Amino acid sequence: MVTAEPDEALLRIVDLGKSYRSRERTVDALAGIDLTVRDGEFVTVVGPSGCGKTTLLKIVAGLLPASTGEVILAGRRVTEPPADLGVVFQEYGRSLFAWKTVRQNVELPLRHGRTGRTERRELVAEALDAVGLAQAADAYPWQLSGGMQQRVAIARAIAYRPKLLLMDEPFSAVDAQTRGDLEDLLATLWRRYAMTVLFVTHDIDEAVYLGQRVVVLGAAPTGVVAQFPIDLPAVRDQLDTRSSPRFGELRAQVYAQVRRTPEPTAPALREVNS
Ligand SMILES: Nc1ncnc2c1ncn2[C@@H]1O[C@H](COP(=O)(O)OP(=O)(O)OP(=O)(O)O)[C@@H](O)[C@H]1O
Repeated sequence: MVTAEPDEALLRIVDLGKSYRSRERTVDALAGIDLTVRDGEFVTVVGPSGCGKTTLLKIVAGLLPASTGEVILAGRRVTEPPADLGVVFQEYGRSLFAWKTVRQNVELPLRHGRTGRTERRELVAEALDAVGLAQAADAYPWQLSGGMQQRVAIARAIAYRPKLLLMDEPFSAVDAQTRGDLEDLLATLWRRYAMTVLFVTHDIDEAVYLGQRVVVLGAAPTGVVAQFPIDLPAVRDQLDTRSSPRFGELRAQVYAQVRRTPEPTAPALREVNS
């Protein structure tokens, strides 16, 4: 079971670097990333396309080895996918099994653990209920809308009751209305389950709306170039929060910082032997 360190830093990313090496070339994706996330914190990460956001999450999830530096989760170095970690990626269509029902999809990760059958059923039912899909438990993913499929993916990730939830642009493929609903659902689940969330997005408004802190990454090879504490009310509302003057100010500050950050260009690529 994951528990936080005494200093309440659940996640520590220390001087993290990643280079993808092939015979022809080396791509430097991350360099010198330092980031600490407190237990229970909701941190959003923005940065230009191709700056290494997905790479960062994959390393934190233990799916990809770092080239340099380390990731410490609850005091333990991450070298493989840790227990008690939930992950939701953008491509929900690909992350769900078409031939399994919604209930079976949500149950799948639990089957690999030591959870007994009755407890598994309860956790699955509660997770589906939490995302408003109790009625769809026996449907197949292809019978559901994109937004509902993404709610299945969220249910699967939270059924574990993970201490840390990693999300990689999870709402970028759904329409604006559904996106707003999913953002609010996530905020509610975060509070209810006291999770820690690390949420990557292209969307500055979404980062400010959801985050307690917005982290801005630079061009590849990426480091953290700025961090913005978000002092909006704890419980937010799509209409009131987004139309508040403070939201506008914070959004403008983050936007200005991202604009100052150049798009990733050739220096991240190195020809081998050059
Ligand atoms: N398997 C791989 N092999 C080689 N290079 C890779 C690999 N995966 C990613 N890269 C490169 O690493 C850099 C960072 O990619 P990554 O997908 O992490 O960025 P990103 O910020 O998530 O991008 P986007 O915002 O467009 O999704 C890019 O230059 C990308 O081309």
